[in-house]
Amino acid sequence: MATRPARDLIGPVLTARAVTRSFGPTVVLAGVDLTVAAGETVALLGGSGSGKSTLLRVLAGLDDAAGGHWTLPGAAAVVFQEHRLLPWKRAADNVALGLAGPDVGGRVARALAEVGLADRGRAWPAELSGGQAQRVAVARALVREPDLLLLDEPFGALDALTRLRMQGLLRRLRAQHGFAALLVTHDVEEALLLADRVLLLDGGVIAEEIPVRLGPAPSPDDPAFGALRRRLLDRLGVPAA
Ligand SMILES: Nc1ncnc2c1ncn2[C@@H]1O[C@H](COP(=O)(O)OP(=O)(O)OP(=O)(O)O)[C@@H](O)[C@H]1O
Repeated sequence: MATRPARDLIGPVLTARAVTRSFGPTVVLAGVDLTVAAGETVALLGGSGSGKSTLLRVLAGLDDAAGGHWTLPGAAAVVFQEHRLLPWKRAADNVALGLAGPDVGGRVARALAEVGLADRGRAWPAELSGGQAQRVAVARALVREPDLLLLDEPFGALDALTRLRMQGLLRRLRAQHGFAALLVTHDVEEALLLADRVLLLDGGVIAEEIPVRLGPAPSPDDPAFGALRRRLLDRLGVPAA
């Protein structure tokens, strides 16, 4: 069994300080500070073009032109809006990609079972629905036993019903595995359904931090949910209907 250092650490799974990123003269990140505690889900909300994906890419180590400091002491895995499966590899081989150590086959099978695809391991990506392909992408992240999941609009390309199912799946997996998550979204409801805290990215900085205290099973019908939704929509400049 692989050792799991970070989940036993008393401390954050992500710390970022003064993160900056510009594209030519355009400053997208102007000094972002954020912290994600072990087991915590933080939603990163912001308008289109506010720099959410840029920040996630920087934190995931996919952009080496950024400034500032950030540390991820444990294992991290990324799920993007597109599943990014290799079309020439079967589902199970996509999940196994880059894995080493004992019993890779067993670990892959367990991860696929956890996302509800126990019998689809031999399928090619082209044979999977959009929701199934995204489940494989979640299994590929899960099998790495992450302390932190970095999620960039992971359900943004799915239909509304599939999206709800995937949100439920993420909550279940989180409860079972205890990973922390940084969830990039522009969907206010998704942020409130999943997150312990919402960070609002605006003007290249975290302009506001909103704790979400809606209990273990938040419902859009709850007046407290409605009040937070309105506050966030106001903040994003969406007028009341
Ligand atoms: N490779 C790049 N080259 C030039 N500009 C870029 C590049 N990547 C991002 N940008 C710019 O940085 C800004 C932030 O983009 P980013 O994709 O991070 O925003 P976002 O908040 O994720 O938006 P959305 O919600 O629409 O996905 C945008 O103005 C975008 O045009």
